[in-house]
Amino acid sequence: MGEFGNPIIRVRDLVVGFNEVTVLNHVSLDLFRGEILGLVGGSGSGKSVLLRTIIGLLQKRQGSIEILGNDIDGMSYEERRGIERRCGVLFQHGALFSSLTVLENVQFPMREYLSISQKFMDDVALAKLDMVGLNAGDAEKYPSELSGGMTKRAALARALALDPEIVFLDEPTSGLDPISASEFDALIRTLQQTLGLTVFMVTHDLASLANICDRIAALVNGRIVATGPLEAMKSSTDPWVRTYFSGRRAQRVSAGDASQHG
Ligand SMILES: Nc1ncnc2c1ncn2[C@@H]1O[C@H](COP(=O)(O)OP(=O)(O)OP(=O)(O)O)[C@@H](O)[C@H]1O
Repeated sequence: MGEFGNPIIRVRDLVVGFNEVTVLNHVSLDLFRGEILGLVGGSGSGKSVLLRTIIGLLQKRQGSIEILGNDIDGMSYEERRGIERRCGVLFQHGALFSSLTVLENVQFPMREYLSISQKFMDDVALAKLDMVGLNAGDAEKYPSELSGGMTKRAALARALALDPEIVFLDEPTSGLDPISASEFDALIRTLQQTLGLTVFMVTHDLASLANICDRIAALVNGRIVATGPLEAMKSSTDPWVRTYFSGRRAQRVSAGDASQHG
């Protein structure tokens, strides 16, 4: 799917670091419209740093990032806000505001970016919650009253609040049991297809990579060492990638053993 035309996100020669440490060392990567791209890599390899730099939360040292045809360096404040509105983010661990109800969490981006009535916001937020499988009763709950799966769903509803074109998901199935994780994967796939979303997903989850990702990118030692469909990963020349995708855990996932989820 989607490897045609201009990329919706274009990262070139990106260098990001903290003090003396270089985390991303000349990373180049494309995200094409309509695809689900899974970003994998060892713990601490810089996957979240890449995601956070693309969405503008971290500063880069070198390189360029284009989102929806706009170079982030040349953008005015208004242009940046315009781009932010077209992107939804699900942070690792859900990251809901604990003092707000689920409904208020989903309305948070609406309050920041839209001027619409409370009644309209209530209706839209409830519709978003319905899309992710949560009901009006769940909407009144606080994050501490939710299960792990419900937290992820609420966070996904918040990411969808502004009808984004691109959704960034940072380890969406981490911490979920295998059944909840596959249900969440199915939800992501359904929403991606029905809403025409483009999805950039950081994940360790081999089942998600196998079941819903159109393309995979592997980040090893600060560089993208492989990109392509799952099958191509298995025969990668990079030893980390080959081991990750053709080790015993990977083989059990491709044989359909759901217990290997996560
Ligand atoms: N704000 C920060 N300040 C300093 N170092 C940071 C900061 N954010 C991340 N790092 C460092 O950057 C490296 C990459 O972190 P990152 O969270 O991107 O890893 P990851 O690939 O997402 O790992 P995991 O799979 O375990 O979540 C780590 O060494 C981390 O300590």
